[in-house]
Amino acid sequence: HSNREMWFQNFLPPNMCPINAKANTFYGIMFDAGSTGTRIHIYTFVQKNPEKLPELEGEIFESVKPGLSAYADQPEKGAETVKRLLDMAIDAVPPHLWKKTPVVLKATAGLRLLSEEKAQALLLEVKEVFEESPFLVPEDSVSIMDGSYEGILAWITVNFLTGQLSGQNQHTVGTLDLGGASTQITFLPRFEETLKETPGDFLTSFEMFNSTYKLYTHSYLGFGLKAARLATLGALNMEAVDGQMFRSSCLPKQLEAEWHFGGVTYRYGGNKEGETGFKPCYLEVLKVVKGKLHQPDEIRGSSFYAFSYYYDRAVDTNLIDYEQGGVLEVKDFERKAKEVCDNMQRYNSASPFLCMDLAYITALLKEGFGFRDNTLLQLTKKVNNIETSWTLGATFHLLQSLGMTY
Ligand SMILES: Nc1ccn([C@@H]2O[C@H](COP(=O)(O)OP(=O)(O)O)[C@@H](O)[C@H]2O)c(=O)n1
Ligand SMILES: [Ca+2]
Repeated sequence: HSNREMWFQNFLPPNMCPINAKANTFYGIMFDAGSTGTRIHIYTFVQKNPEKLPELEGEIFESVKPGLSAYADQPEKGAETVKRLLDMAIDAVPPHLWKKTPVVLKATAGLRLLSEEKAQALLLEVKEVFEESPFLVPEDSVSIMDGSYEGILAWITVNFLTGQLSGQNQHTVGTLDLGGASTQITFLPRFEETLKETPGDFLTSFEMFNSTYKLYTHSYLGFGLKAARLATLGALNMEAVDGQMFRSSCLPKQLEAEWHFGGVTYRYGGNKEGETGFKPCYLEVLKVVKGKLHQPDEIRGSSFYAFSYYYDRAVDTNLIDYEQGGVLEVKDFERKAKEVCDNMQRYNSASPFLCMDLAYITALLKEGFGFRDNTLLQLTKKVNNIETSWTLGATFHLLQSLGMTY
């Protein structure tokens, strides 16, 4: 902000000058190109006091399905979905601020799983949409985000929104994000032991709000909920799946259906003759996670914030309220998994994958990360009406790098 504005503010208290208050508003646009959908986050900030950090005032959020990776062979059509979301920003941001409002898109696991060629073609088309818009297009405005940033930025968002990154006495909380194609775990280690026992590539130093945080973070590609379904069915990373039938004891016995993911069509069904139910299903999903993830001792007893598919499946099975969220223990997911898997006909109207999803979440938490049965999970979708997504952390980082603030 220029000296002129500061001079102006020093003379006129902002609450007596609404025009001035408006002049201190600015925006940031962040796209989340996830494996199952594309979302726009338009954040509004207000610089109330030139001496202090600007305040986050609100967020406009919209999403579309499917995600960009579903347009692997039609990159222009994929970019069209981004354009439609960007048109919302044209309405939301006052015209005189368009040129000063940065727009960025970061893609996650869906694009990481595509071939380099197809992913780049999609990103190029999106970049063109941005260039044709009236907004500020920074360098590297369209990219595939590194998995470690995905975890760190979500951690920043949650701890910022819960007030843990300001003032003394910071009690940060760890975060668990379960996407469609990848899953992230992030926390601030408290014990020297954890730092010693952790592989180097799980630790990242990150600077934000004038503090440096040495975080434990990892993104497991292929361990998102939908990728895990394919892994359980034995269909993940298969070169050709043409017409092949994939069966699982986690699915209703008589089921036979098709499923589209990442531009591929899969045929799947239940164990017509064989077993179904929690026991055989849990053994199936266990194979997907067992021995594949790093288990830091420190997390066993500490509570975590959990969102995305942890939240959605907890809502689907009435473990929490959609609006309120809630606190669960790891064993609540296991109890629900047993209930659903052993009564699949009763849950027929819900997704046929409900049993598999709950069994996988249980196995991921217990056998994957090594959480205890009574580890507490704070299920949260929004804090103060702002989405708990990595996009807010990414926007802070963006504004900081543009010298706009933070
Ligand atoms: N702003 C958002 C974005 C995604 N999600 C959830 O994230 C999950 C899908 O993950 P995703 O499409 O981002 O997949 P990844 O690319 O992260 O693997 C679903 O449970 C969505 O409801 C959310 O809760 N809020
Ligand atoms: Ca995601």
